[in-house]
Amino acid sequence: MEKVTISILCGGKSSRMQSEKGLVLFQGKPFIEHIIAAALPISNEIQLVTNTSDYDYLSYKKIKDIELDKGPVGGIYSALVHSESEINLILSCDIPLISTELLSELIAKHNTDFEVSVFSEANKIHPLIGIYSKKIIPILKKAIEENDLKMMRLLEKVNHQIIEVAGKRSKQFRNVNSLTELNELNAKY
Ligand SMILES: Nc1nc2c(ncn2[C@@H]2O[C@H](COP(=O)(O)OP(=O)(O)OP(=O)(O)O)[C@@H](O)[C@H]2O)c(=O)[nH]1
Ligand SMILES: [Mg+2]
Repeated sequence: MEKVTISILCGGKSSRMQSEKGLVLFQGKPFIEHIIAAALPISNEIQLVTNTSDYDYLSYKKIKDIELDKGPVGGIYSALVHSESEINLILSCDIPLISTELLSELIAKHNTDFEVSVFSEANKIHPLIGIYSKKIIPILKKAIEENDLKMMRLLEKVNHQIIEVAGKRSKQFRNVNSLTELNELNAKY
């Protein structure tokens, strides 16, 4: 299989969580470590896109945003510029239920006719569990220059496929933004 670089976006403001989102605990373990555990069987080429030293305790490569405060679009831009792989798995840092199985399925279903492949469930698109080609770097750069930073707008501009997942596996897409949501998650699992 072609080499895949996995980039985990850890660069937001965590304003709803009010503490570094990738480091809050699920089942006693930081979110970021759950995501790394799911990602590692796919590729050990892992880079964390972060602008702080909070993740320095992890031995994986860290890269910074090239343009600060540009949201996930800025994070993906930096991830792709720093990647040596054509195929890139981009993940947010707030999806602790994600599994290797689902990520492998995304990679298996990605087809190089597309520049981006993302999951959806019940017609809700999850752009931060996706495969992104290095080919879209100029589109990201332009979006940043124009401050056109919505992920859904980015998808409109690239040749993408949406892979629908149904049934109980879709719980893996659950993203946790606030302390209330975190407490709900820890109470449930
Ligand atoms: N590298 C990078 N990642 C980002 C940036 N903004 C958001 N992200 C990441 O994108 C993912 C989804 O973003 P949000 O859920 O909005 O996270 P957030 O912005 O930290 O949290 P809120 O302040 O509550 O919106 C998370 O993994 C964030 O870490 C950014 O400017 N740079
Ligand atoms: Mg945000």
